Amino acid sequence: MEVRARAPGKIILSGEHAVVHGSTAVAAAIDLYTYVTLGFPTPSDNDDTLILHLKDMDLEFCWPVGRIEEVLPDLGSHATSSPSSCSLETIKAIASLVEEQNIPEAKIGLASGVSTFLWLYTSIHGYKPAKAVVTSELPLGSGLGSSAAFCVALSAALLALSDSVTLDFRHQGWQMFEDSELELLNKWAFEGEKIIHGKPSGIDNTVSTYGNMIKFRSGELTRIKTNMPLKMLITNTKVGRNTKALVAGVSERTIRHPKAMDCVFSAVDSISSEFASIIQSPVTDDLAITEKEEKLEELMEMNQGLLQCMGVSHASIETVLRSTLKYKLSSKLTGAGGGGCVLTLLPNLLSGTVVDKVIAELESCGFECLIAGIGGGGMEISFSGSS
Ligand SMILES: Nc1ncnc2c1ncn2[C@@H]1O[C@H](COP(=O)(O)OP(=O)(O)OP(=O)(O)O)[C@@H](O)[C@H]1O
Ligand SMILES: C[C@@](O)(CCO)CC(=O)[O-]
Ligand SMILES: [Mg+2]
Repeated sequence: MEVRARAPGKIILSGEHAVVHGSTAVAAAIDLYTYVTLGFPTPSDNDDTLILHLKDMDLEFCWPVGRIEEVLPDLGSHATSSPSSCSLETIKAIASLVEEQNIPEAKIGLASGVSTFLWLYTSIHGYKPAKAVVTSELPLGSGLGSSAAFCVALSAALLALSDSVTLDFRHQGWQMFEDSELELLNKWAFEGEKIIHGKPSGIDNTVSTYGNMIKFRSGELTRIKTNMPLKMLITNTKVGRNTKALVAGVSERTIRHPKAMDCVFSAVDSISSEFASIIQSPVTDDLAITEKEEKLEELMEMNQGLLQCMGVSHASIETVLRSTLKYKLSSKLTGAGGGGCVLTLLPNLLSGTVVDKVIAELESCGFECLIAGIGGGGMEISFSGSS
């Protein structure tokens, strides 16, 4: 039997980075997914390897399970369903297993994802042979939560083939976990994110697990529902960056200027709370929607200004801001910044011609634009008979 899990990426509408320091943030799932297929070989396959195939990257990694046991003698012998953190010592041992695979230098950023795979797999299934195949519709390292979608889809596939969740194997098509299982999955995914991010707030794995739209503060999620149409243009500047380094940079700035940064985080907290209450409050007509959109645009501009204060904007992001402002449209970076993706609010009554013009201008700068569906479902799995 084989399981396929999919987990969505996300956009952060308000509050990235500040959320790591206890402020409120608002995020929504998008309809772009990471897929993980997992299967165990049958005894007649006589296979004793653990394989990770990153299909889009055309990379396959393979470890004899005996080698994993040799390097990680404790981790897999206590294979468990209760999530715990990966110690520094274990991270180092895993890094040596990853190094043996000689990842090409140009793709070395994948090393943390591969380490996360080895850790999650061995923690949950021990030294059992298996094959995992990963594909993703998300651009990696661009602010759309690829790391979280990877951790969520992977943890889901691992748990689905463990004893800790009860599922209907005969069910055709996608199915969801129960609430307590989602909670367990989210905890594992968070531990995985820690290996990739260093100090994640947990917002990305949480929105990928539960889907829809969430308000998130200090590890607590509130599911929210928008009462107005919300259309965002996503512009990928294609400037590569890494969330771990950007999050660490903000923490260092906070150590240098604690009082000032505290004010910045508290302003972001107010912006996110206001953003959430505007989208949740009922609307009666187009005029009311326009009024709300104007407020949201102002909040996005304020949030972007504060992200600049945190040091996570980038020349490419500023170019997107300037280009969209020419059309009186407001934008902010989304995710960790430093390049990556930018959100632009597309008002309800904005003409298609203007949207086309903005996109053409942004694409002439070498950026990539997309309009993703916002607020869709979270993680789902499906079973198929044989591998
Ligand atoms: N499909 C995947 N396969 C393997 N590794 C992945 C995959 N998706 C993400 N990763 C890992 O996550 C890293 C990117 O994570 P990072 O947090 O820096 O960016 P992001 O999650 O796309 O953006 P943000 O955190 O700002 O939303 C990759 O370099 C890789 O190590
Ligand atoms: C930058 C950050 O706030 C969001 C990344 O999508 C990091 C986090 O919350 O873990
Ligand atoms: Mg990430």
